[in-house]
Amino acid sequence: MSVVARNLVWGVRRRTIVQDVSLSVAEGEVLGLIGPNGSGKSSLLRLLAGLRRPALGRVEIGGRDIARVPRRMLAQQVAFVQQNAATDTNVCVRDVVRLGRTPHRSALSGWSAADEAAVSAALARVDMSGHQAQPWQTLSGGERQRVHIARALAQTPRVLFLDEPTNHLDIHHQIEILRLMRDLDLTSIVALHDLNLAAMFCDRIVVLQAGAVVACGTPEEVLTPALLRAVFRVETEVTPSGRPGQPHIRFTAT
Ligand SMILES: Nc1ncnc2c1ncn2[C@@H]1O[C@H](COP(=O)(O)OP(=O)(O)OP(=O)(O)O)[C@@H](O)[C@H]1O
Repeated sequence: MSVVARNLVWGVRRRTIVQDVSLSVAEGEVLGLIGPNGSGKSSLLRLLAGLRRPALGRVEIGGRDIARVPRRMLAQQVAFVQQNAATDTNVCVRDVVRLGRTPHRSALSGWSAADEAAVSAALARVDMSGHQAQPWQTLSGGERQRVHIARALAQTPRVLFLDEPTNHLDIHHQIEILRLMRDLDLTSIVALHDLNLAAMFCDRIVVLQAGAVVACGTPEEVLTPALLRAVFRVETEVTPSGRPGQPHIRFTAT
């Protein structure tokens, strides 16, 4: 499903946090959101996923204005992996992933074999099947992150929003999770801090600064030394990585 944002504005009290953001993501595309701390990535993701209402503007998913889509229907189509999401209850890993099936169940339908199969498949995709009986509280930070991603996958969404999904993950699992995201047949919008991972796994990148879009394009178009200096205040050398369209960024003098 495509995602289109038209002139989104959102703020708190007198402060505007998301400033007139328009973007569009094609079906099956992976869009990266990058920008300094506090530039509005999480806020924008929440607006796009329908977790917050914009003050102005609108979001269309699959061509429909999400403000007019019933919450339950939206939850069947859209999954959100939050930054540092917590699960407080004393449950096992498999039960956490089962929560992903909630939007697909009605008061009348029981737990089905298809629900159970979606949970098993999601656990396997994040390499956590071996931990399914383990109490959630005893997982490491990286394992928790992978379980939250499994819960989103168990939801079998058409659009996946991920807020810094590689937080807490070792480099092997960072690459595994982003490769999985890229290879899923889904539209994905992902906030990332690691610019080289964004270059490797995103079809296009949007750069946010102070809540506004300052660049949008392929990694090659966007990740230039001039832009990185202006937005992140770092000096870089950007060279071809050997993979077409994926530049490699090396940070130079500090
Ligand atoms: N509910 C809120 N009330 C007040 N300020 C908020 C609220 N939500 C976000 N902000 C502020 O808006 C700005 C953008 O926050 P946001 O979390 O969207 O940025 P971010 O780009 O995701 O940051 P980071 O890279 O640090 O995670 C920050 O200055 C934050 O303090």
